[in-house]
Amino acid sequence: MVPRPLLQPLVPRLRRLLPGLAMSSATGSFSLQQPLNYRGGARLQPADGGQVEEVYEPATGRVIAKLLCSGEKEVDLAVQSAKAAFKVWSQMSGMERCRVLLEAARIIREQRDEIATLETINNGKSIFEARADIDVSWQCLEYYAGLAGSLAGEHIQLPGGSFGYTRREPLGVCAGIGAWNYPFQIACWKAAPALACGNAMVFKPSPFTPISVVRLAEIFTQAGMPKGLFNVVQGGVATGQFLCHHPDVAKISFTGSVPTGVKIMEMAAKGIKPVTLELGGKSPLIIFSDCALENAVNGALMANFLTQGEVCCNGTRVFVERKILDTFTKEVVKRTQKIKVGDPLLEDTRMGALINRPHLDRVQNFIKQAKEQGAQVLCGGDLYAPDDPKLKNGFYMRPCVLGNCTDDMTCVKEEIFGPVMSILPFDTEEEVVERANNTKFGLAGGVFTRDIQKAHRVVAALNAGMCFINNYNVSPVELPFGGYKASGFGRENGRAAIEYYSQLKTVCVEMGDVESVF
Ligand SMILES: NC(=O)c1ccc[n+]([C@@H]2O[C@H](COP(=O)([O-])OP(=O)(O)OC[C@H]3O[C@@H](n4cnc5c(N)ncnc54)[C@H](O)[C@@H]3O)[C@@H](O)[C@H]2O)c1
Ligand SMILES: C[N+](C)(C)CCCC=O
Repeated sequence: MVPRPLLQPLVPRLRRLLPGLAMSSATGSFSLQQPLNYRGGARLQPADGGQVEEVYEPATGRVIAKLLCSGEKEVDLAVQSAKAAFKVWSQMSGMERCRVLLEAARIIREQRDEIATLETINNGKSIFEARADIDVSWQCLEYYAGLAGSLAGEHIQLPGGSFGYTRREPLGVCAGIGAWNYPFQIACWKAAPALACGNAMVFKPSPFTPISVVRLAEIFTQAGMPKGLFNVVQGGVATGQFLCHHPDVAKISFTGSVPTGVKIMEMAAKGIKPVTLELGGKSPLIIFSDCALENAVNGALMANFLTQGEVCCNGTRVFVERKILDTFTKEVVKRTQKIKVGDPLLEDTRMGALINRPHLDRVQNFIKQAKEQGAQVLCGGDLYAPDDPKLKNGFYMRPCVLGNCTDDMTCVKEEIFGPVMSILPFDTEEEVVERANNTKFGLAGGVFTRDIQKAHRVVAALNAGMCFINNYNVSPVELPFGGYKASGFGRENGRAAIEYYSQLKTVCVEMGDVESVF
């Protein structure tokens, strides 16, 4: 048994952070009674709604909190609270906003292990990965803090000494709606650029993972943001709809599935609201025979098995040049079988539990269907029961590699959102590019080759928003991230995101007399 040096010392610190939580040890003992709504700078119970959802610890299958869904009144109060704070925040200079964002980043860095522990308990991903997610989160705040002071328009000279200038202005109250796979990170990817630009935000996390984002809200207040600048409403479809339809919401930034993305866009259309849609994917990863094999194998594992495979940009269609198919497949299977599945709070675990029982069943069904359609399970794919009895009701499965796949199989066409890699042989560059693009999605893509010209030629030909050469699923916050086609539009991260959280005002200044045509 691996020791848990970090966990026991964390308990008192978690108690300090979340005074209402009852926590006597780590996995299997966390529970939360505190309110999960955050409005006007404080946790509180929603003013209306009150439908109750159970929140699970995926590692054990235990209920760890009861979620009270926010009704229309609570959503309105959160939006009004954000609107009031917007008046103050939007008038501050970029440098003033920068300092507050930097302070928030500092607090997150200081509390990294505690926040990562909360994320692991509620999401099921390994603590090793959760820490990396929290690092990406504070880096995102630092990055946009750095940009806040330099957000500016242009000066444009016109005839006769007249001129024009542009002002980059905030939009107002932005709604953020998140998925459950990266709860804290998704909230930071939305909040950091939005707040840097001078907006306020009302955020609704997934009802499966409502916990860590409330911690983010508390940190923002502690860092010096005006009370109400970042509010959290909780719930599922109905709460999300109240938020999207609210007339004082100026923009919707959504991360989730394609079907929900369609509904979000319909609601936004009714209010003529701009949207950012970060949706699903079925991305190709192309392995040429001239690759550095060990890197390519590492890349394929990174592309498929982070966060139990519940990653939007995963490269789940692994195209392998036929010449190295056997060698590559053998190595990938060997390495996949070595992935340690189990208690996500243990230091050496690399794959934890899937988000919930219905999702685990859904992934299992994809594997069953793949077998029926002729795919061969080369390893994993079965349910896994860790030895530790407290984990017996957790949502575990072994990571799966499917061979003998063809492009028409469901496992190759649909987003599984679980630890399932499909291997597909190919013969020529032209063929693989065409097959790689033959999908409704366009979130990401990757290529492994030592031929630099080929690498750039292939990524230029891929219809995908985020491409990787000789790596996969790294996420520097400086790089824009987002999809083509059904994977959505708008960008998160990088300078590009500023475009999606601000609007441009043009001012035309006459220095002479008005020459009227009348
Ligand atoms: N592109 C990205 O950056 C990215 C990142 C993470 C996840 N995803 C995608 O998210 C999906 C998995 O997440 P999920 O299961 O939480 O997705 P989902 O679409 O079921 O839910 C996403 C969010 O939308 C809310 N919601 C659901 N119906 C709504 C409605 N009618 N109106 C307003 N809000 C509504 C949910 O409560 C949740 O907060 C996958 O398809 C994955 O690829 C994309
Ligand atoms: C951090 N990753 C691995 C790039 C994932 C981004 C968010 C997608 O689900």
